[in-house]
Amino acid sequence: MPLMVKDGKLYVLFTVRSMKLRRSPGEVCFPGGKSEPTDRDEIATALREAKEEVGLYPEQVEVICRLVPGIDKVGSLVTPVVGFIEDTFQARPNPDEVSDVFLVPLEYFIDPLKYMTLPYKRTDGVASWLHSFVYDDPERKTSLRIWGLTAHFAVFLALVIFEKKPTFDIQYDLDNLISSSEKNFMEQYMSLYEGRSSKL
Ligand SMILES: CCCCCC(=O)SCCNC(=O)CCNC(=O)[C@H](O)C(C)(C)COP(=O)(O)OP(=O)(O)OC[C@H]1O[C@@H](n2cnc3c(N)ncnc32)[C@H](O)[C@@H]1OP(=O)(O)O
Repeated sequence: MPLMVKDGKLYVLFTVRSMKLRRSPGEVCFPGGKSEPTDRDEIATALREAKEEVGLYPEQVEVICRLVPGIDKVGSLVTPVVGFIEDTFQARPNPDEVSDVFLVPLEYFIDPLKYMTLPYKRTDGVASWLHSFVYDDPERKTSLRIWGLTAHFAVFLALVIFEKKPTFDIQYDLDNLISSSEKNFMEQYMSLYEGRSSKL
């Protein structure tokens, strides 16, 4: 999750996935991907993928932290890695994987203009819901839909940084943000694991 301070405001960088990709074509996500055996840890995976996808070199990133993992629609564990990048960074999207790169003010994930929730059946079968934001980019005159796992991580990072109550409902206890997000994650992880073992 690349963060940038531009004109005194905090922005987060997203990518639009290429239509050529088998998985989630055209959807908005963060630079990232599957770990390789040669990656030392999730930070190494994130840095390698950011270089491959948008031409961001590890020396251009100041890694800050990892966040609580999420589980995607096929049950894969996804660990967000947060890092600062310079405001001079010029993305060079790899067209095989990324069709566009754009910035959104992080505060948009606390106080959005266009927001809705979508019903969602989790991998473990539990009925749940997802955040869905539409961001109208004033400079480029385009609209982008940021939803699902990507929106989940953007909201969580905005809550950690701004410590403000958002204008929409969240599934966290704001007074115990980290522990409540860990609890949510563990419940989902256990439920998925138990679901799988029960089929044996
Ligand atoms: C809250 C839960 C909501 C769930 C629903 C949604 O979010 S849908 C909402 C909107 N969409 C999103 O938010 C996008 C979410 N997806 C992502 O952010 C990204 O897919 C990702 C960072 C998790 C992974 O990036 P990429 O798919 O570019 O990764 P990469 O090119 O390395 O993928 C190569 C192969 O490895 C798989 N792969 C990727 N990450 C993996 C992981 N953590 N564990 C296991 N497998 C993984 C890919 O599916 C792909 O399989 P194949 O070769 O078999 O294809």
